[in-house]
Amino acid sequence: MQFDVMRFPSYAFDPASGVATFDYVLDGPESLHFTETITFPRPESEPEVPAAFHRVLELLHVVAGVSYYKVGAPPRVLAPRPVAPEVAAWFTAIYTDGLAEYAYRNQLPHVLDLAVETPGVAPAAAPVEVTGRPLSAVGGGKDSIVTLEILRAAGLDPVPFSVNPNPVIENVNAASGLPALAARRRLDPRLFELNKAGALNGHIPVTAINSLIAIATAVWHGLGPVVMSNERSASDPNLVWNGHEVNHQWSKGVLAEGLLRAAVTAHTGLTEPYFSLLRTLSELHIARLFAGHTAYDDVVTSCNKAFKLHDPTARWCGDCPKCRFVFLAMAPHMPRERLAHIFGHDLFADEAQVPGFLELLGVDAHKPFECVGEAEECLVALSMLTDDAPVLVALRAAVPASAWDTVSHSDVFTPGGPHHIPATYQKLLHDAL
Ligand SMILES: CC(=O)N[C@H]1[C@@H](OP(=O)(O)OP(=O)(O)OC[C@H]2O[C@@H](n3ccc(=O)[nH]c3=O)[C@H](O)[C@@H]2O)O[C@H](CO)[C@@H](O)[C@@H]1O[C@H](C)C(=O)N[C@@H](C)C(=O)N[C@@H](CCC(=O)O)C(=O)O
Ligand SMILES: Nc1ncnc2c1ncn2[C@@H]1O[C@H](COP(=O)(O)OP(=O)(O)OP(=O)(O)O)[C@@H](O)[C@H]1O
Repeated sequence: MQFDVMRFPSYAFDPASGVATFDYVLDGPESLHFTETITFPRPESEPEVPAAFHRVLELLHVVAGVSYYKVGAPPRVLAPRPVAPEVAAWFTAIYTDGLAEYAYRNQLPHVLDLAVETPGVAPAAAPVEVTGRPLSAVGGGKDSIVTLEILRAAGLDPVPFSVNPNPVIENVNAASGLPALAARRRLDPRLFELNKAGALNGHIPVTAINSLIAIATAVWHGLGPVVMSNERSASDPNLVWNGHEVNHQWSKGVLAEGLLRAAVTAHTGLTEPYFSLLRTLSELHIARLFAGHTAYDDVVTSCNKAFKLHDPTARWCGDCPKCRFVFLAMAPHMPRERLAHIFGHDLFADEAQVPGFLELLGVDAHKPFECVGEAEECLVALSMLTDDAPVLVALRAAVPASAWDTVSHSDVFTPGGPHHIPATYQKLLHDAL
């Protein structure tokens, strides 16, 4: 299928039902129309819909378009309305850096050189102060649990929030005992038909979409800021291709966070609407903090396979990069029996896991296209484990002597690096460490 351009004809919102619809067209010799539907939770008191809510939907309209853009990868994307320069720059980053893994896997270098076009420049919006209880995005894994518990311990009464919560997320929310909000997102079913028929497909920057849905929900409910749980290593690329960094987790990275914040503030006026509380921490550090909360052991799940199966009992598959990484990251901070209970398997007892662990340790190939931490974190975790489980023995033998040098200079337990955490929240984080 060949397309010249992507357009964004219209969007609509019905406050009575909370339903927003977003229309997309891929145009050229052929033409395809799509509609995405997002249902927002309605506030009990039914206040008037704030102007900033509509402004967030205007941003969401363009950003959620990546799911449909990837069907044809046209050379032009025409955004629907004039926007401030910060917004235009962010749209371009979403369609290029956010789709870099898709471009690399499908060998579409032109995607990385795209510039989203806008029909003019708009002035920045007047400031709107963000006050209220934090809305804390929950993905069912260890990271968002750590954030929720830091906010709760500080007496901020956080509101858990998820997009399309599956049984894992619902069980984590139940374990927290906090009443949660949820939004529903429905991709156009036509997309799946096209995928079955062999259309171009690939990874999209899903965190940017979930983040905007969270910000819109917070605005409508008089809540805010939106607090994410994206860690330091999310900013590291998997590889460099044609001079461009390819990062599976791009929209979780600190650069993407800064671009999103600048765009949202310019377009809506919302000040400090969004940040990641865990940005300065390594995954290994977050795993140590998680170990202090046993109430989630029967529900916490970071394995992405559990998010595909729609099976309420699905948790850790026990055989993917994410399972291996989280197992290794948690291992130094808790007894092996507790770890095996959380995962339902002892991965260190199964020698078939050795090649997968070596990949994580940077001994083989590039970082997997998955949400996993740095090779250095894995080496530090391995150096902290002293027992003779079969996998650990094999890994120690395979890691080159030079790699241990990295461990001795490692700062994985020292918070650091760029972040956007407001001063009041920095203090909470500091107190929690
Ligand atoms: C659960 C998962 O890992 N999904 C990835 C997988 O898709 P799959 O076909 O196995 O299952 P579904 O997620 O149900 O998707 C069905 C189709 O729909 C398309 N699609 C999905 C969501 C969306 O917003 N737009 C879409 O067009 C999708 O392409 C499928 O055809 O493989 C896909 C292709 O590589 C991935 O794109 C799917 O990833 C999901 C979007 C997803 O939610 N993944 C997160 C677990 C994830 O990878 N998170 C990253 C953050 C990445 C970021 O920059 O935000 C992380 O936590 O590091
Ligand atoms: N369905 C969702 N709805 C809303 N926010 C989500 C959803 N899934 C993930 N997130 C948020 O997106 C960010 C990245 O998700 P990620 O899966 O890395 O985190 P996690 O589930 O908390 O931890 P882990 O890394 O252990 O899986 C986190 O801030 C998480 O809270």
